[in-house]
Amino acid sequence: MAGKEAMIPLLTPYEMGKFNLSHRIVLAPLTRCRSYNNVPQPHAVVYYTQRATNGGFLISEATGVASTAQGYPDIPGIWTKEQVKAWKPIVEAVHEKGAIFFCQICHAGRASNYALQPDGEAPISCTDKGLTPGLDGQDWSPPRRLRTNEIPSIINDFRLAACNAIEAGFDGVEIHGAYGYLIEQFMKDQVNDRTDHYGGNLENQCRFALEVVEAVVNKIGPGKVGMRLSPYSKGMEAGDSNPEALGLYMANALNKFGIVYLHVIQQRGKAIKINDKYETPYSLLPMRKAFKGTFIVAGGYSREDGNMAIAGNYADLVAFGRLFLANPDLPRRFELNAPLNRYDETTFYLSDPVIGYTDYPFLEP
Ligand SMILES: Cc1cc2nc3c(=O)[nH]c(=O)nc-3n(C[C@H](O)[C@H](O)[C@H](O)COP(=O)(O)O)c2cc1C
Repeated sequence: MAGKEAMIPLLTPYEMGKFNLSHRIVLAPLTRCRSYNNVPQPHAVVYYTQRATNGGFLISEATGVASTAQGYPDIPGIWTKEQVKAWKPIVEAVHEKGAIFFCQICHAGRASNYALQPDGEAPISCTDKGLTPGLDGQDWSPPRRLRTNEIPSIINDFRLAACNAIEAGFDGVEIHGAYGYLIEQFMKDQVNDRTDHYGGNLENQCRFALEVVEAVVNKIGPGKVGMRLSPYSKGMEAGDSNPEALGLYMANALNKFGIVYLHVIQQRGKAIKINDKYETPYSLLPMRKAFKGTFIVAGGYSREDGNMAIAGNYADLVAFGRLFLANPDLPRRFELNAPLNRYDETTFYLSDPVIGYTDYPFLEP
């Protein structure tokens, strides 16, 4: 990395809990749909080690916590021994390069269909309202509303998945509470229509998310747990009438568990510096100020606004999705201010083991 005087803010070191990071450029979780039959494949070693740097922080693609968790085909899982065994060499290879690796644990909830569910059953959710058929070009099936007494077993799925992730060698887990998947289905009032103590008001809507966090923290310890949220996202028909209040409530509530980081998706555009202040139509500043641990932002960031976010203390770390996907050597390119490969959306989520994720060129040495 560059000498101190030339160091851009994104390339400065940072201590995230007990992890010494050498820079602030995080690999965002990126689904690849190439873990056939939900088992991580050896070619994942190539993808993750391409993006691993000494002291860098990587978050895995969304990984299913149970056989009911899949929303896309060939998403990796972490609920069977076979999956844990398959993850081990991938995690080991990332560690050999000196990077820190968290597993993003996920349940898709209603963002699924019969074909992806065990025995072709209905996907589960907080509601029985389905996604609009054909939304995002997918074939969604109407969900089945979880009974109150079934909820502890889903929380247990997250707990076991976290335990398995640690057994596979991951440094921690990121609980996926974003983008309209199960946890967010509970949190958002556009989706949650429950009348038990998991719905009806903000506190009740956030109960499931916080019970998952509590269960995972109790199992593997707060220093190994992060959470991803997207209060402003309206994707998967999961909007909320008061995202500011939701985000702030969660940031404050998460402090009670002492989790190591909160990772929040910036909706539509990034923080822009105006008169020495960071402003955005959907500012994350109140959440950033409320949360006591490491704060990660993501969503549309470039080198320039990532640097501004760090320099202005808007965030501690910045996660890059599409840019890191298309530029396996993103930290080096940022260091040199080198041109970037353009990502090719037509190759996202393809089942091929190589095309679209591990075939982007590196800079010449
Ligand atoms: C191909 C692709 C797959 C994604 N998969 C996931 C995922 O598994 N989990 C998740 O939380 N977000 C996922 N995202 C969202 C990214 O992590 C990120 O938040 C989003 O792309 C915005 O950041 P960017 O502008 O830097 O790409 C995905 C995005 C893309 C483009």
